[in-house]
Amino acid sequence: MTVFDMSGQGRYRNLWTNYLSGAEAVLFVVDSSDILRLCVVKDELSALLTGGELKRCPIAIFANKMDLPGALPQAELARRLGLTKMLRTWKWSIFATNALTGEGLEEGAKWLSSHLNPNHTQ
Ligand SMILES: Nc1nc2c(ncn2[C@@H]2O[C@H](COP(=O)(O)OP(=O)(O)OP(=O)(O)O)[C@@H](O)[C@H]2O)c(=O)[nH]1
Repeated sequence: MTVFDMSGQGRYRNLWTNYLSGAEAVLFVVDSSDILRLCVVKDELSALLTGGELKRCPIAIFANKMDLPGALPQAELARRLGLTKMLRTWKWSIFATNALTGEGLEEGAKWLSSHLNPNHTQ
């Protein structure tokens, strides 16, 4: 598996499109404690899905920083981002994660790898 870690910083987001056409899966990491920026997250995810470069592939949303006070529970994060509607034609799932302790990461990674298209050849 080849993984590209794309920066979420605004000035680098335009680089995402260079990697989308060959992508077999997306792991989209959200800071679930940063409620003020959720509208930016929603817009960016929507643009990623509707830009035309990404083909249908599994999408795992990591509701990260679950350990921080005020972090939204994953169901609430999904609701605020409108994921059910936005991702209705995609295979997707959401996982509460803590990248510092590793909690939730394996579950999310396993889900993603088990939903990869088995017919893909590089
Ligand atoms: N408390 C907490 N802090 C986290 C967690 N995940 C990452 N961090 C911290 O958040 C900060 C940013 O982490 P990065 O891994 O640099 O974030 P990033 O999104 O990859 O950054 P860019 O690549 O610049 O977009 C660091 O200080 C991490 O230690 C988490 O689950 N909980």
